[in-house]
Amino acid sequence: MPIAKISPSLLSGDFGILAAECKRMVSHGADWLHMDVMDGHFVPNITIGAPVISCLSKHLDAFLDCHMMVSNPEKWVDDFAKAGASLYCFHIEATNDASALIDKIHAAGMKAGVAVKPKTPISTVMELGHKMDMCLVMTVEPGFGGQRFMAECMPKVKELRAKFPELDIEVDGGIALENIDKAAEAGANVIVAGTSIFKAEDITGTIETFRKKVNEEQALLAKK
Ligand SMILES: O=C(CO)[C@@H](O)[C@H](O)COP(=O)(O)O
Repeated sequence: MPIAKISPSLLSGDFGILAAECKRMVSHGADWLHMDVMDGHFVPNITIGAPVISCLSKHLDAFLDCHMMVSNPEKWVDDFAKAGASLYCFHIEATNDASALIDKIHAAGMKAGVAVKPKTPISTVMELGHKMDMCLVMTVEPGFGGQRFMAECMPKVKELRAKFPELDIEVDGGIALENIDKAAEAGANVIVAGTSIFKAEDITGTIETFRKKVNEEQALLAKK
């Protein structure tokens, strides 16, 4: 049964003190740290690249969950592996050979994730289910934090969970206390949240609520 992993999105943190923000999230109970890598081409925004991951990883002992919102994701695998990335999650829409790319990521020593945008059918990743370490089902159009959670993406999570009971399934975009039930009930176990964690009055409590809901639902799913 896959357990809950809560991965705060650093996109909502203060980039001027990024290492301190990462440590703050770990101190509040974060399991992973979600790093949003945007190239201004695959998505209409630019954030960070391997040099920043490299500097951060020298100051941290944390699992770096790198969401590669980039065109040509093949190009950055070795740089991110050297920089200390733990998981390299590329978009299925950005590659012609996802299977070869997963092999390349594994050979470089990282876990491999495959992300799907809201309008991309889940059928595009089904045949990779036994090969990828994680599937990221986006619940907003990638590019910016602070958008509305798209509940209409939950049938994709359900379909994936039904077929792959042990797979890490991550959801990302607009996740908050008001909608964690929907994501957890659908079968997601890796929860990315930026705004709802960074703006919470009680960050530890918010992370714990996400974790509890996911683990309860995973226990129910395991009994079915
Ligand atoms: O990948 C993305 C946006 O492209 C996300 O990681 C968001 O940054 C999550 O932020 P919130 O929607 O939780 O504010």
